[in-house]
Amino acid sequence: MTTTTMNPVTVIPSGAALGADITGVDLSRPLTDEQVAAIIDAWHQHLVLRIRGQSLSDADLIRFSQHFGELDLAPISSSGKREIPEHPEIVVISNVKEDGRPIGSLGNAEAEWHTDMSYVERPPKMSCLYSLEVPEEGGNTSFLNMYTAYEALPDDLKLAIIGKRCKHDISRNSAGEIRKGFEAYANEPDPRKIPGTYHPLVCSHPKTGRQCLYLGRRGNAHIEGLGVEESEALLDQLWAYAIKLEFRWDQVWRVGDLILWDNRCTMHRRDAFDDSARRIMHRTQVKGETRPA
Ligand SMILES: O=C(O)CCC(=O)C(=O)O
Ligand SMILES: [Fe+2]
Repeated sequence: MTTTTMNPVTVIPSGAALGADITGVDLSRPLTDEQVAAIIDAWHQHLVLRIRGQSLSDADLIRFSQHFGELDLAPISSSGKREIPEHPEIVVISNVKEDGRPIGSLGNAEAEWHTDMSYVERPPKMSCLYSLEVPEEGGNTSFLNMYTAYEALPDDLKLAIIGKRCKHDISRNSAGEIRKGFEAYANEPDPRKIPGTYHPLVCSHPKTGRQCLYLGRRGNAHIEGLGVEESEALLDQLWAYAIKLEFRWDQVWRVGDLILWDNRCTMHRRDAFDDSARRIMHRTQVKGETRPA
């Protein structure tokens, strides 16, 4: 792949199925309209962007994220509160505890493949994750290109899912923890009875027009209109295609990395890491639209 320079923003594709580095920008300062346009174009083309070596306050992170649209407020964490009351847009992802209480969510556990907040009617179109502290090992975040995952499906699988909707479970977060208020579903075996939101399994991207597979999350998913066994079998086949290495790019974090991803056409997961290490990330999310078939 070629490196393109759009003065003064440089886009360096990862060479994998998705992902590119952006260099030549300091996000603690206002960007020019040309820089913003170049970053948004690169984002549509590469789905996940990484901008390294940043030193950002929460206000800087919020200002940069707002170039992509209005921000969603952070979901209420498992503690039942927002972590940074003066910036309700910021989600803290961390294993660190202060006075015995977690300062953020997800702890040090693996986060399973998902897209953010797909359990709501209008999931965010973008998430932006900025690293303040990272462990020496582990805690890497991987991304999947769901356009290429869809395109690679055999025709019979494409036919089996066209026009169908799938439920995205709201009762658990991506680390598998039950969310506050959903404790009653902790042992419910029937995915049809667990609350969530139905979205089309094949969605078209509102900007690029390309079709992608929209799986969102595996836990308690259910394909509308199918029996549980039939739905599980079809989901297993779809997931087996989606998580192939050829559709994937891995981020190994450094302090000061900002990663932004298109939440409509990618999925991500995170490796576990040793809980004696500290990892602190601040995240914003940009309001999205209803997922169109
Ligand atoms: O901790 C990470 O690297 C990713 C966590 C996550 O799923 C997110 O921020 O949306
Ligand atoms: Fe996530």
